[in-house]
Amino acid sequence: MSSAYSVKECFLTLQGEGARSGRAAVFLRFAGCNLWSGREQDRAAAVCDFCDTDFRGTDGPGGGRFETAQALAAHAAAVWSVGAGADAPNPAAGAPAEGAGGYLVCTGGEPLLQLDPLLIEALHAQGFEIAVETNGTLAVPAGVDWICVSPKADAPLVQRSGDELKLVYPQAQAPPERFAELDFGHFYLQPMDGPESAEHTAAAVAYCLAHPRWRLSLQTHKLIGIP
Ligand SMILES: C[S@@+](CC[C@H](N)C(=O)[O-])C[C@H]1O[C@@H](n2cnc3c(N)ncnc32)[C@H](O)[C@@H]1O
Ligand SMILES: Nc1nc2[nH]cc(C(=O)O)c2c(=O)[nH]1
Ligand code: SF4
Ligand SMILES: [Mg+2]
Repeated sequence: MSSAYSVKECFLTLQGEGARSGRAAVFLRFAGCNLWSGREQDRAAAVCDFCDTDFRGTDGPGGGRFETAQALAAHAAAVWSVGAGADAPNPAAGAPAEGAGGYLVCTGGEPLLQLDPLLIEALHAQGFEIAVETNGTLAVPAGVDWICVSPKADAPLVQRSGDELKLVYPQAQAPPERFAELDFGHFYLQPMDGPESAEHTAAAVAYCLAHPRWRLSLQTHKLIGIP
């Protein structure tokens, strides 16, 4: 069976957000999203209008079009082994004993438009523990090891369970109370970046103080100037 994957970029960095922030990871950023075209002229009318990411095309560092799951998984393993791979495998970190033993975060764009069982199998065969960052409009396929859902106010929430729920805050039509009883291990508010990021951060701090179930997720990679 043939499949093809469009990847904007693929790079090694530290997870900057949420429960696993600070952890070395290969970021596999798929091209394309179902809630915004990625074109600035379409932003105002998009279902998701605050996106901080360029996910159009395949021209970023480590990006490209990959004809098979095996080719893409091998590419990601090479990205891991150039940097963090020096110490791998690392079973103590929860990675499988065989293969590269790396940690890989599928993001985008919306990664669930492309992440399929063939690719999950190929990434596991390379020894990766697989995380996903998703807007929650599509069900996460079986085999993903860490699920982070970031709901968007005007989009249906299909994936209602996972490891962490990371709500960009504030969104007028998506108060945290809408999500607090869903089946997640961690609940984070992430201040919406943009011209009013200072006000959004203050509001998120105030909400977390008043509702201790929620914790603050800062985009730490932006604070220290890494990708
Ligand atoms: C670019 S998205 C890609 C993955 C997926 N489409 C999603 O929305 O979860 C990665 C993460 O960045 C968050 N994000 C996007 N724009 C943001 C902004 N302006 N401020 C804070 N977080 C933002 C998303 O909510 C998501 O948690
Ligand atoms: N360092 C870093 N951490 C991240 N966590 C989630 C990100 C994303 O864009 O999905 C992201 C990102 O773009 N960079
Ligand atoms: S759903 Fe995710 S990738 Fe798509 S526009 Fe929103 S934040 Fe960006
Ligand atoms: Mg990002």
